[in-house]
Amino acid sequence: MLRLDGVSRRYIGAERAALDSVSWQLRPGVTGLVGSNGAGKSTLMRILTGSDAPSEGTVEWAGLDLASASGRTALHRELGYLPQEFTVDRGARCGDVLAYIAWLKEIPRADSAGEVDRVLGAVGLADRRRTRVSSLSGGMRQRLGVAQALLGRPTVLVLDEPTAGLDPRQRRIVRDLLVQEARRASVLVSTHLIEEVAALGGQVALLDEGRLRFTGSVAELAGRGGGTADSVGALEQGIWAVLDETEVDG
Ligand SMILES: Nc1ncnc2c1ncn2[C@@H]1O[C@H](COP(=O)(O)OP(=O)(O)OP(=O)(O)O)[C@@H](O)[C@H]1O
Repeated sequence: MLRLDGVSRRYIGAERAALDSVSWQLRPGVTGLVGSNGAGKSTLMRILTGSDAPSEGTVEWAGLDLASASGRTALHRELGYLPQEFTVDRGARCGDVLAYIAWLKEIPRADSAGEVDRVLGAVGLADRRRTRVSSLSGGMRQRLGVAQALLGRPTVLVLDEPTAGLDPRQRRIVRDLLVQEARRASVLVSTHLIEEVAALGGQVALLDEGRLRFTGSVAELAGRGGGTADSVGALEQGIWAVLDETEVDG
C-alpha cells in the first residue's frame, strides 16, 4: 500500500504550500485525481513516486519509508509512472526508447522485446516500433509515455494527465486500458475532465490549493451533487458542494 501521512510540500519562494498536510492512501483499482490548475496534483504524484521529497510528513510503500533508498527501490520495482513532462530523445526509435526503459526497470533481456511489443500494442502503436519519436504526432508521443509506464506490468501506476492532447477516440482507448490495468493494480490518474472521472469509475481524490478536500467513490461524489455516478453534471455539482462545504467549515 502506498501511503502519505501528514505530507506538506513548500517550494522555495512560494506563498502557500503546494501540498498541505495530506494524509491518504492509494487503494487498489482506479482513482481519478482532480483539482484546478495549481491544486497540487503533479506535486502529489512526484512525492508519491519518490521523484520528490515532502517538506514534512512521510510516504510509505509496503511499510517502508520512501525517504530511504530501500523504500524507493522497493517501490520502483512495482511502479509505472508517467510524469507531466515525459521527455525522451526525439531522434530515438520508439522500440529503442522502450527497450532502454525496460532495461532501467530490470526487465530480463529475454522478456524485453516481447514486453516492448506488448505495451506498444496496448496503446495502439504496434506499427511504430521503428518510428523515430520526432516523427510521432503529439498524441502518439503521449501514448508512448503511457506505454513506457506499462512496462513490466507494474502493480502501482501513477499517470499525470495521460489523456492530455488525445482525440476522443484515443482518450477512450487509453481510458479503457487503464480500467483494465486497474483490475490487478492500483492506478492513479490525474485529469481535468470530469467526464473522464465518470468513465473511469472507482475512486476520486479532490485537491484544492494543496489540500485534500474529498476522497471517496465516484458515486459518493455524484451523490453530493444530487445525482448518480453516470451523470457528469452531478459530479460537477458534487465537486462544488465539497468545495463550498469546506469553505464553510473553514
Ligand atoms: N518546481 C516548483 N517550484 C516552485 N513552485 C512550484 C513548482 N512546482 C509547482 N509549483 C507550484 O506548486 C503549486 C502546485 O503545482 P502543481 O503543478 O502540483 O499543480 P497541478 O494541480 O498539477 O496543476 P496543473 O493542473 O496546472 O498541472 C502551484 O502553485 C505551482 O505554481
